[in-house]
Amino acid sequence: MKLFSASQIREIDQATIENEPISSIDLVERAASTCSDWIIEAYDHSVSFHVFCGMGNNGADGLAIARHLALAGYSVQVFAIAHRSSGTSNFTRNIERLAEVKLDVHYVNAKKEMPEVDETAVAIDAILGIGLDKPLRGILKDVVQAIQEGYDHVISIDVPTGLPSDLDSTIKLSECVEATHTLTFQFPKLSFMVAGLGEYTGDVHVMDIGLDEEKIHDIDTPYHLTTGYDVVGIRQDRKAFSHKGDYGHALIAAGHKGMLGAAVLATKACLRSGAGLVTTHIPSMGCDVLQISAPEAMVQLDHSETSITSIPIPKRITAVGIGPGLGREKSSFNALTALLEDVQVPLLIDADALHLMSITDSWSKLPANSVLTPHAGEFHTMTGVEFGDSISRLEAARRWAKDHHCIVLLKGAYSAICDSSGNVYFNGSGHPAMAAGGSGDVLSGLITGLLAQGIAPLKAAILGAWLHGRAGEEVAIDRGEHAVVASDLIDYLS
Ligand SMILES: NC(=O)C1=CN([C@@H]2O[C@H](COP(=O)(O)OP(=O)(O)OC[C@H]3O[C@@H](n4cnc5c(N)ncnc54)[C@H](OP(=O)(O)O)[C@@H]3O)[C@@H](O)[C@H]2O)[C@H](O)CC1
Ligand SMILES: [K+]
Repeated sequence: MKLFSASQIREIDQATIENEPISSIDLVERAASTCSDWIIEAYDHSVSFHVFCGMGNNGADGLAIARHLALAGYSVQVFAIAHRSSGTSNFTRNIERLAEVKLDVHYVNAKKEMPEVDETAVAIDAILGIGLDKPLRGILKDVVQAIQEGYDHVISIDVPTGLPSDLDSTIKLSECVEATHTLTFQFPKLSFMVAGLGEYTGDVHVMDIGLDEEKIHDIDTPYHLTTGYDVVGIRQDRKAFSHKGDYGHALIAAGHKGMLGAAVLATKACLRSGAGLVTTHIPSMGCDVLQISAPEAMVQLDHSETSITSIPIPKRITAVGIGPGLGREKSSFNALTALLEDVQVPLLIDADALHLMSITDSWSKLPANSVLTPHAGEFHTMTGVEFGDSISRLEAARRWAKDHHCIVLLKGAYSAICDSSGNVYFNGSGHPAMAAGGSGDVLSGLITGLLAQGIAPLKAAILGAWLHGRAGEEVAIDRGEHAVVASDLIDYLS
């Protein structure tokens, strides 16, 4: 799914109006209908709706939704916030249409004019949408504060009021509605994808309002959200007459004394990826641990008992993953730099290997199209920058991927996969239950296994992140969100 900026959405809007054609007021009506249908489906008549409307088209949506809900027999009160001298024509027309359902509009000019709130009241936030272009102040700020203080349940239309739509750190967040649900038109907004901003949306529900498909196709954007449709076909179905040699041979280099579990997790995840064969290079002390934990894998023992000091790459290897539990010994760094010289197959670098590369600034040795899988802390070490917010961190990851001609999978919610052309693929699967030690080891083993099967690095990262997140969603349902451990993810990989 493509993701667009507010100005691009306006372009698509305009194309829809011209090409369908449909009048702007009817597009508002169509957008509002998708929301009222959703609300009617989700709430019974014991609820009373307090609809807060700005004076733009977001407000026009709110007025039309209020009308639809009144027609459906709900208790509705409408509050218009006078934040500008006049409303858009769609706003004004929808004010007039309230007469059809005998709804009055209460104009709110001061916080004290906000309504009394009882426990049946649900707020519908149709104050500002993609038109927000500055931090809230004055009456808008007061009203949003009052909504925050007064309502336990808020439905935001298109965008929570106060939240910028774009990845634009110049609009500093001041006051912002914290929605329970956000009913957003056609696409999630870019700001929904990053920590520090995405938290305000609550559950996001994408409302298809039939925008111009051709224009959506024609407008270029570097931002994408991976859905299940996007990963279909990345991994080919297995042929009847095939054998394990057809599915590659991954080498995992991982583990040191006290951190052998990371090697086990990465190995087992790699096996679950569908790779034909997996060999794990570990310190010799780990031999029994690995053979017992992952009998399907072969083991290549290091000369050292406790850490990795040299990593021979057997000829039959088709991809290498290095890093989980590697440790930060000088000897492991020497093994890593020697591997960078030798490796001729796709490479994934994770965890301590990222750290070692960073502290010795060995990035000039990075093979093109390598896949790096840092979390925010590791990315800080890679760049030496303490990022103040997720937007600047993401922009830095995009630059890093371009400058080093590699794939950077910046882990988080949502994980962002940056390619060397500046594109960003936000991963649409996942669950907070996955925030547990070892989850990253599973991801790096999984992606290494996909690389070993000949899947191109970008696609392997996208598919790996998707499968990893889907496993997390499924296991959270079965085990509950507090009891998930990284090993569970492996059992749920599909
Ligand atoms: N394709 C679609 O997604 C459709 C979306 N629709 C809805 O339309 C809104 C966008 O409507 P728009 O009128 O462009 O903008 P808003 O309603 O979000 O904002 C209204 C105006 O408010 C002013 N503004 C912006 N920021 C502030 C602020 N911090 N304080 C005060 N006022 C502010 C600004 O006007 P100014 O001239 O005052 O700058 C905004 O223009 C979209 O979100 C959807 O809800 C349509 O329903 C159909 C298709
Ligand atoms: K809104």
